[in-house]
Amino acid sequence: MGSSIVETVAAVGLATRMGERCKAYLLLAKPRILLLVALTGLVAMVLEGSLLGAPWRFSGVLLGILLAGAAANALNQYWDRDIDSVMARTRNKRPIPSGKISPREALGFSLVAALAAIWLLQVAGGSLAALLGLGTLGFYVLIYTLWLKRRTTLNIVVGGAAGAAPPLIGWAAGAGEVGWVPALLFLVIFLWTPVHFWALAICLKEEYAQAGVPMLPVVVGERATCVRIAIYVALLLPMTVWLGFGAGLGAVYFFGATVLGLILVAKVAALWRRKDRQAAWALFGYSNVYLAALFLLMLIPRG
Ligand code: HEM
Ligand SMILES: CC(C)=CCC/C(C)=C/CC/C(C)=C/COP(=O)(O)OP(=O)(O)O
Repeated sequence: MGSSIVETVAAVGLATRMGERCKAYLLLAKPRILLLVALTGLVAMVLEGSLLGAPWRFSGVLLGILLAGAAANALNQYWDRDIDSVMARTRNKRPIPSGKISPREALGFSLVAALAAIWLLQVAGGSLAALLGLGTLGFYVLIYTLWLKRRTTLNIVVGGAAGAAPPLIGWAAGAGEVGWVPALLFLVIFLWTPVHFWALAICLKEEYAQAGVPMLPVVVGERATCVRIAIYVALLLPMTVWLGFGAGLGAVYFFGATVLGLILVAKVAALWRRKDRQAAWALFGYSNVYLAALFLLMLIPRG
């Protein structure tokens, strides 16, 4: 009797520890970011259409994009573990600075995820999709994380290209080439990224300054950052209209994109007027809703 209680307690303890390890590896991948990243790749595959009749290939490409993003985020956290341990936002939440995962384990996870991703993209999506996935991974880690992030205020503008790449990968997996429609999907995300991140960077200005990261608000201040955000919104909204025509989307998309865009303008105007953290945080939060809703609208069949 006694030994079975001890065994049960030990088994529960082991299961708990394993659960905590799995959660730590999940956090290494930044899952909520990956969900939106994967949605953009999924929409590109649906718009392209070839893989709709091949569910296994469709799922393989989607999993490949998720794993590539997970590898990218894990490598980003591996290289950024020094600044992540300085910033309050990441010090206790991120698995490496909080000690839940060792840098060596994070590196191992990244390499396994990257190899699995490229293999899946090759088998399910073909060579161009695999090459684009590998290139995006390399660009995000080498160009953004290792080079630009700690050197220039243009870090996220250029680095944003990585986050905008999944639609290129999804489209290439079906079509075997990249055309105007995925290029427009790429540009919409590319122009959205500075709005998304600079709003957050206004909230985290002191933390980035303390970590020595030259994010735009740290170098030019909130007002000038707000002007740049407005410029990118002014470029983004016409791009969403151009995409609608380029992809042959229906009236529901145009109506929805207009409403979403007007709310975005209102959030930027509120930030310009109030110039406080609350308005910046509201704009950052809405930026994710905006992109998710915009891409979901693209899935609505043309009436
Ligand atoms: C260079 C480009 C980007 C930068 C610098 C950036 C930066 C960030 C940062 C710092 C956060 C807060 C994350 C945290 O505190 O753990 C965040 C959150 C988020 N990002 Fe981005 N991001 C970029 C591109 C993207 C892209 C391309 C997407 C999706 C298509 C995306 C989707 C999200 C989502 C959904 C969240 C909220 C996650 C949560 O609530 O935990 N981001 N981003
Ligand atoms: C297919 C493929 C490889 C896709 C990659 C897409 C991807 C992982 C985009 C994420 C962009 C992002 C959240 C950057 C934040 O890095 P950060 O270091 O500025 O954020 P942090 O300060 O929160 O660490």
